[in-house]
Amino acid sequence: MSEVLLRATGLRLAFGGVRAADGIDLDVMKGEFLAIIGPNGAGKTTFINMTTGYLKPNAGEIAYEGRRITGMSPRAIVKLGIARSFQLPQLFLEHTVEQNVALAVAARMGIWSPLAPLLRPGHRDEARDILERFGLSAIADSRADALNEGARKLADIAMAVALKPRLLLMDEPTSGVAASEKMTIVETLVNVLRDAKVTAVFVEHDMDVVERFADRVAVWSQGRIAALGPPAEVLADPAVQREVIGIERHPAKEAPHA
Ligand SMILES: Nc1ncnc2c1ncn2[C@@H]1O[C@H](COP(=O)(O)OP(=O)(O)OP(=O)(O)O)[C@@H](O)[C@H]1O
Repeated sequence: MSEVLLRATGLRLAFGGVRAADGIDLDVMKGEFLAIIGPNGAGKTTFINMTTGYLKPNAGEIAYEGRRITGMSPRAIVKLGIARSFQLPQLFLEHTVEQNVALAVAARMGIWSPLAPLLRPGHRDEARDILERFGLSAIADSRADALNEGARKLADIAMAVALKPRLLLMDEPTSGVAASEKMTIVETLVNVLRDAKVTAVFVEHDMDVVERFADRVAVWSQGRIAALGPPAEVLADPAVQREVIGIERHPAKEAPHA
């Protein structure tokens, strides 16, 4: 039977006159891969920021494993088992990939420092193991600033996985990744997360990725959830196709004039 891992109830957050969250109710079920889609400015990142402690909602509540986490600090939330990756990877660019992941391992153990010399051999061993799972062993010794976008995204997610989360929120894990490598990268990612029994919520603009990898998809629109369900159902909805998919599949096309 499905179990609720994260429950958001009545989340609201306004920036001046902009309602970035306008009554969000959402249950994330244990073990699922939930995609979030929606046009630019719909409030997708705001939801991730509220869930991970980077923003505090004006109203509403977020519960994780039945415990209220609204208003907790990002670090306290990580400790409870929620990690995130960013739209723009947050790697230490002057460090190697292995050092970056090892720093995340160290952070999990309570050492929060960007100083690689503080790392212990155990941190590095674990980092190497995680990189192997991500298929990144060959670039373990490369500096983060030398990576292409696909490798950078995976390395950023490898850092989040080093925190041993039970819930991982990913903001556009495939943005900027070359179309030719996208599916391979997501496949790797999904395999690692399923093996580690991590529940995932990911913001995604590529409907092929959503169709293939998401168990459910939530459609964000003006701070609200406009539709929620299995991808085959939701993506076939004419309103969703008109308002979201049309925009995202053909971003450069203008609407025809009446
Ligand atoms: N810290 C902030 N201060 C002011 N306005 C903000 C802030 N964060 C978000 N907003 C506004 O809230 C709205 C929702 O933004 P958000 O980044 O959550 O959208 P999004 O769906 O993630 O968009 P995108 O797909 O472009 O990343 C936007 O109008 C944005 O400009």
